[in-house]
Amino acid sequence: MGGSAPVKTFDELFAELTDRKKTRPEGSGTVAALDDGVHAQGKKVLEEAGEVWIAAEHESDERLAEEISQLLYRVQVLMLGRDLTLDDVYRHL
Ligand SMILES: N=c1c2ncn([C@@H]3O[C@H](COP(=O)(O)OP(=O)(O)OP(=O)(O)O)[C@@H](O)[C@H]3O)c2ncn1[C@@H]1O[C@H](COP(=O)(O)O)[C@@H](O)[C@H]1O
Repeated sequence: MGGSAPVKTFDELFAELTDRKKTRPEGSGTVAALDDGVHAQGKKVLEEAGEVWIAAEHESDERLAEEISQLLYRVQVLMLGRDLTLDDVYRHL
């Protein structure tokens, strides 16, 4: 997470991961995570959620923000694993 790196939003990341799923570029960790299936994707969500909890109690704001970004990524992978769209989720907000 560089301070001057361009900011990516939740929706932009989801569009990027959707494209990875469609085009399946070689070397993509997302493609590998999608191929691992929903059980593994769910475990990653739980693992990252735990790391967010620990960071919130014991680590810096920067580390917490990083863990939260990884949780958001893992949630998006799970959404794609189950073919959910952003609208499927947003309609419940
Ligand atoms: N935002 C993320 C992102 N956040 C977390 N991760 C993955 O999740 C890992 C960290 O979570 P873990 O704690 O599970 O890591 P780990 O167990 O040490 O590593 P793994 O064995 O799971 O890789 C990172 O090493 C990445 O592999 C991400 N992987 C990709 N992205 C973004 O997704 C987009 C597509 O990426 P690719 O599919 O790799 O092209 C790009 O914009 C990336 O920046």
